[in-house]
Amino acid sequence: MSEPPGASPALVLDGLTKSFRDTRAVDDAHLTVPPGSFFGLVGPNGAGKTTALSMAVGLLRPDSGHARVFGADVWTDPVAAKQALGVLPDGLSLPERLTGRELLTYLGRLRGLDAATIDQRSAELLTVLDLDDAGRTLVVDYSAGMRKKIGLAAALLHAPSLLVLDEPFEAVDPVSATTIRTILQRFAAGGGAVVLSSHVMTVVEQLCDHVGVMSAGRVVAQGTLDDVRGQTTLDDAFVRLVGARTGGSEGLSWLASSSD
Ligand SMILES: Nc1ncnc2c1ncn2[C@@H]1O[C@H](COP(=O)(O)OP(=O)(O)OP(=O)(O)O)[C@@H](O)[C@H]1O
Repeated sequence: MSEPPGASPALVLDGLTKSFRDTRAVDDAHLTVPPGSFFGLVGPNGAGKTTALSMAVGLLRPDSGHARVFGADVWTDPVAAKQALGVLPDGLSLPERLTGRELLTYLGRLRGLDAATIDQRSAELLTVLDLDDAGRTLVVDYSAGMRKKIGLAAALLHAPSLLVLDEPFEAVDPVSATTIRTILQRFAAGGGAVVLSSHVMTVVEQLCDHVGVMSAGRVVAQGTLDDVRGQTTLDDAFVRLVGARTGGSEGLSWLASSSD
């Protein structure tokens, strides 16, 4: 790992706020991810998860508030923060005219890794993620799931201490999802902290030991999985915390097939 976690939390969001024109996407968000934890961030569509995670990793500047990675402020001490960080952002944009292997080599060089380390880690990551053939294919020709997997390989290459993954299982087939889970569990077992966002409560319940729930830009609950879900399932706790919306399906009578 690039930085010993020490006693500082892996990630702290301290009053993060971000507006897009009239939309307050993230509103005074406070969140603490303990070192060594596997943290699931959940919330309904538009709750502000992607915006919060983008600010947490230095991809989007907040209007106010701070984000700290193992005590290093992401905006005022970016080198220290980013050395410890591996990031799989939403809608990852990649250099399209490189092969998967070239991409990892390029990113490894940017991270200051030596050639032998890059070669060895790239080969292992491509094999484990079942991307051996894709390693010789241009990224422009990748499927959505392959892009997710090469993005994860890129996030892991420099052996970070904190992984921040936005929807890592989206568009990924079940076999690859199992592989990704195994990799993340191995990473966490080795002392790394993981923060991932997901809409799939069963995934979060199976993988995560800590959970944060966002609703309308705010963090409305956080803590251990057991604290947040109480005696219920995470699904039930989620609906209770963010408010059940029935959607008024009565209004869709025209969807009922009619034979007249
Ligand atoms: N670049 C942007 N410009 C304008 N509005 C934005 C932008 N990015 C996000 N928003 C708005 O901010 C709010 C939060 O969006 P965000 O993508 O962070 O939510 P989310 O919880 O990640 O949603 P989902 O689960 O659907 O991915 C939404 O109302 C969204 O429309």
